[in-house]
Amino acid sequence: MPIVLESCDFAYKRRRPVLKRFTCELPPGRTVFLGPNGAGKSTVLGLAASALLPRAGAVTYDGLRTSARADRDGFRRRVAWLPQHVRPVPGLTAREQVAYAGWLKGMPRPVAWREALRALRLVELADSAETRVGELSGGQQRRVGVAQSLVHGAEVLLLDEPTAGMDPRQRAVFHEILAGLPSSVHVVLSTHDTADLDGRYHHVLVLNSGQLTFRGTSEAFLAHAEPGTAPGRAADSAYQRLAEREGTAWTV
Ligand SMILES: Nc1ncnc2c1ncn2[C@@H]1O[C@H](COP(=O)(O)OP(=O)(O)OP(=O)(O)O)[C@@H](O)[C@H]1O
Repeated sequence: MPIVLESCDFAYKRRRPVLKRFTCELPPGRTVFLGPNGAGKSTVLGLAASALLPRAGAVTYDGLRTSARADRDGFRRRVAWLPQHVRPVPGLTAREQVAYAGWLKGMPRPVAWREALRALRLVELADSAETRVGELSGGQQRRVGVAQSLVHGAEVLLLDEPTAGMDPRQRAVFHEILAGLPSSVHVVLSTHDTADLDGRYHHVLVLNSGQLTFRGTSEAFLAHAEPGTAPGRAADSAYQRLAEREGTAWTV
């Protein structure tokens, strides 16, 4: 089931609005959320994660509404968010940091401790469970962040530019790990790099200046490439054309 943002208005403090009457579904399955710097991807994911609240409109998941205080804990247990920067908790090992995240979500300590190791196995970091997070590489720290999101059994993972700064090999490893997650875990991954788009992602959303300019399957996305573009360049070409397109006022 999708996370639905319906007619959302959002602005940071007294700044001009980033989103105006923004409507969008984050579909189940695996989704790449593309958009240039400043397009509003982090803002949309923050709203979808209940980390930000809309000034008007609603964000819902399975009947839970982020603006309803009573719904918020339940929402956050089911929808996990990996912000752009994963902060190592000083002195904590990977297992301790992941267990701590589980405990904060209400898991009893022994359960969080056990589930932390399971989550670290899922992201192929069990061997580094006893290493301090601050001593891990940037890519490994992001995997700790994914484990934190997975520890309490979330259904949806919202990953904000998790591959930023990764070299192609690290990026490939990261995508392999996501591909290996149970299919019951839905993933939305934001990026401004089409290198993140491969056959494992079912859906593509493109955002530009706070407006969705495309929403559809990966095949439909690639069909927007300039005719005659070499297959290896098709995603870039489609993205360039779609990112420049005027936003739509779709209601989805
Ligand atoms: N905390 C903040 N305070 C004020 N303005 C902000 C804040 N965060 C983002 N913005 C502004 O909101 C707009 C959308 O930013 P957002 O971070 O959502 O875009 P993005 O697509 O995620 O960009 P990037 O790819 O660079 O992370 C930008 O104009 C940005 O300057």
